Amino acid sequence: MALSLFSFAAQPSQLIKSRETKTQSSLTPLSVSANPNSSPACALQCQHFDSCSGCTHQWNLHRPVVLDEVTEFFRDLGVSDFTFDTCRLWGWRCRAKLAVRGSSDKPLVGLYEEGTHNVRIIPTLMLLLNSSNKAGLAKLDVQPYDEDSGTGELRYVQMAVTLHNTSLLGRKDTAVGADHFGLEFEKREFTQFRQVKCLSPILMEKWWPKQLCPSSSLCMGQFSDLEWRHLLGERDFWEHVGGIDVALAPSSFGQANTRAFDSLLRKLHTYVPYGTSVTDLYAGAGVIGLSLAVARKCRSVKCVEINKEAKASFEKTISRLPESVDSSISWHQADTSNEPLSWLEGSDVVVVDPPRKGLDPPLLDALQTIASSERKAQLSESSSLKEKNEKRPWILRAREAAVQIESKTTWEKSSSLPQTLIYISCGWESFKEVCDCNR
Ligand SMILES: C[S@@+](CC[C@H](N)C(=O)[O-])C[C@H]1O[C@@H](n2cnc3c(N)ncnc32)[C@H](O)[C@@H]1O
Repeated sequence: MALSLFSFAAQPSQLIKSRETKTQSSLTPLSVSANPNSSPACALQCQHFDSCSGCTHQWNLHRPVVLDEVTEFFRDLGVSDFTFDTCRLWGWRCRAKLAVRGSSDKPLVGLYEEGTHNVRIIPTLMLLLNSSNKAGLAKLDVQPYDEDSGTGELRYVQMAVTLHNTSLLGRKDTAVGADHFGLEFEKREFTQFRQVKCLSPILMEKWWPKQLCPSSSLCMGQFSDLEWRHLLGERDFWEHVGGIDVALAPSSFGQANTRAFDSLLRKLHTYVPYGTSVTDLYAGAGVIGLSLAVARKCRSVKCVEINKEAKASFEKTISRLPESVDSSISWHQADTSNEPLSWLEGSDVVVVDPPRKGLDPPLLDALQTIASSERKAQLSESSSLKEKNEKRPWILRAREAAVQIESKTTWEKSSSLPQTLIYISCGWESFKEVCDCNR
């Protein structure tokens, strides 16, 4: 994840901050070579590195090779205070989606080999998911999916673990013992995560006795009808990031590096003025927008996400927001590339968190248009006309599927356009392209 912040009044050369928090780069593959000078503290030291396709580099995790390019890029843009933060170098993954192949008595669970659909098994996971284990897949009596014949049911399992036990039952106990449990948890996690890059909740429960570990865990399976169903662990699965409890369903997007995401959210808060209106595009279950609603007492927060499955998690999350929140909050199932200006109108700040491929071209166009100040008056005029007589079917559909919570205070409707863009990027190449086309 990289966080960048633009002011619409500014050219990209005045981009003020950028930050890289991802240690496992999603960018050009990093060359992996044995480096005898690399400090062991910055090396992965994973016994599965050679056979597993999950990690791309194992040395100098504190300084990925792409960092030099990134530093130079921002220097050329005139960014003088670029910072780089790795958070935890390994042992950060809290969520993993693994392919399931093979047969029910001999399932293969693991990651695809690069560029193929051959499953590269992760031995430690196999031990726990195979038929000899009581919690194994065989006990669940499901047939792994076979791509060639199109038979079988179970395509993927998704395993997730929370770093906070936020289930309402027993929550008080966790809070009372938080320091003690927290320390114990960190220590144990450090040792165990080094040995397996991808973790399983079953591993968690087996290795970390419940009384020492305040986390809860979940395993869901994706079946041939593409529905996610609960297999093992806690059904009601929560995390605590950016100052709020968030519900996490496997069918909607969830950040894999919980600590880095929390750190990013806390940084992001500082760029959003109190009481502003925020549009959160590519919002998933709305975690960014909702954490801003609480931390920055936003007047309004509008979340836009294409995946309808994220709605349930959004609704659960708002059920746990503090009662003091006085913000008009909404979640819309919509494609941001359809008339993106309609989502931007009335906001002071827009947050975008697109997939790796970057911003959809119509949204990029809209953001560029907003940046050209002479068009602003024209745009607000046309928007107020449309608002009176809205007929566009995708907007009407998105309104129907929306979740809307009104604020207790009645605010005057604003037709302002955003002054600030916060771009969270997991795709360095696409982010660079956006900056380049604005130079
Ligand atoms: C990197 S995730 C970010 C999710 C969320 N901001 C979070 O941190 O949990 C990108 C999200 O964009 C959504 N998405 C992809 N294309 C979209 C589009 N054209 N319109 C709206 N949402 C889209 C995906 O479904 C996914 O939930």
